[in-house]
Amino acid sequence: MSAAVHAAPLTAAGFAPYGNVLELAGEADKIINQGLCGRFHDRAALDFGPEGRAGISLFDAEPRALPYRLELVERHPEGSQAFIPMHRNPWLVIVAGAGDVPGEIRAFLAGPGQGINFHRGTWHGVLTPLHAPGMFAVVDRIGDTPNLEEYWLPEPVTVTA
Ligand SMILES: NC(=O)N[C@@H](O)C(=O)O
Ligand code: NI
Repeated sequence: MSAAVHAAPLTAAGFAPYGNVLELAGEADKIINQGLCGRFHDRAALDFGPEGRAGISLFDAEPRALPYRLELVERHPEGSQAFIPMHRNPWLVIVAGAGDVPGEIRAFLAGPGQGINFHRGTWHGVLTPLHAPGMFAVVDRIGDTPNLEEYWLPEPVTVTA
């Protein structure tokens, strides 16, 4: 019987050890564009290291279903990675504690309009939409190195709603 992890609602406070939550919450930092736009300014700690550069890619990911069988987590030791949904469906964010062997696995259910930015080196599950289209903009490091470490869990973990 594999271990089970319950997905909690995604909040900035809960996700803080792992990264930033990108959402239109609270007051805008600045009203711009003749008063017709609120700017929620500089909301992610982007980090691409001395050798990398920022890139924006578009992901078209297959939706998964809950309960979700997690077999692998990964991390990017040389840069941060942001997932910005181009839809308004809930989706799944999975992280694990720091260390060369990942620590506690936690899961969050991102609500409509919520994106995230993983801090450099945060263990995470790969992009996991729960509905089609699984369309996301991804802001992460472009460079000459793989910038990827994978860890296959000794036992799969079941993520539940
Ligand atoms: N490999 C890749 O581009 N994506 C993964 O890093 C991921 O977290 O989905
Ligand atoms: Ni990743």
